Amino acid sequence: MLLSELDNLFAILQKRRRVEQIIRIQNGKIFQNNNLIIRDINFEIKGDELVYLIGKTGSGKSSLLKVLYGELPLGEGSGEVVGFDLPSLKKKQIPLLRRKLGIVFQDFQLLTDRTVGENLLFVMGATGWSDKRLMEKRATEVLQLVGLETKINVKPHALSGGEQQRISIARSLLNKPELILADEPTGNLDPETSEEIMQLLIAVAKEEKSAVFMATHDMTIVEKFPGRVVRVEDGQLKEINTLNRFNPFETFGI
Ligand SMILES: Nc1ncnc2c1ncn2[C@@H]1O[C@H](COP(=O)(O)OP(=O)(O)OP(=O)(O)O)[C@@H](O)[C@H]1O
Repeated sequence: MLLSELDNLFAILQKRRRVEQIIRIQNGKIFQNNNLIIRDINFEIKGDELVYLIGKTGSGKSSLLKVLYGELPLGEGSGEVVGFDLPSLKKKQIPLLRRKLGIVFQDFQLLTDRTVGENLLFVMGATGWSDKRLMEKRATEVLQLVGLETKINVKPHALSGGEQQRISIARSLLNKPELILADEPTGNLDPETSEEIMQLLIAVAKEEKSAVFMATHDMTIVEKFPGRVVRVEDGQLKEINTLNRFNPFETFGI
């Protein structure tokens, strides 16, 4: 092979590698109210990974997720999320960033005065959708993905916690996100429902080709649905190598 061909091949491989990296942070620091919460953040997530973020309460897991969805600035260092440069992220770019992300919270954060369908249409309206017919089609599709299409006209209070979380997963999928950020998504659920929600999250992420970065305290879930694990410990982000790193999508055959 000629040297120029090798150069070309190398350039193609480099480009592919960049495309695959959905999160990349180098020498990052995160502050809350001028207090340094996490330092030395050096990590990457690729487009097909399930990565858990663990750490003691108050260690900074939510703060890191907030940086990734543009709620909190990256204090120092360089970083990119789904193609957006974090240090130079402008306020007006945040809705564009969020259009490429799905976000799932512990407390579901559904609008209580609207039906499930209205909740979904509201988010679509706020993220740039305008064609009513396409909006309704996508709302139905995501409800089918989570198996709750019959609940479209129901208000959240008439749903169980597990069902509400399924709706919030459906909501996170509306814009076909490259990355789902989940902050303790099973934190308000009993163990059995937590497992169902994890099965669902992994299955829909595979179906929609989304990576998942999920903060959790629940080590039972981490062991049962193995993925990569990073831990916030002593103000630093550390990769844990002792847990299994095989692909949960393959392991569970879903
Ligand atoms: N809005 C805020 N203003 C000031 N300090 C904050 C703010 N939010 C969080 N903090 C502080 O930042 C630190 C990290 O909080 P964070 O919520 O990121 O931790 P966490 O690991 O997600 O905790 P938990 O597991 O309890 O949810 C804590 O000391 C917290 O008190």
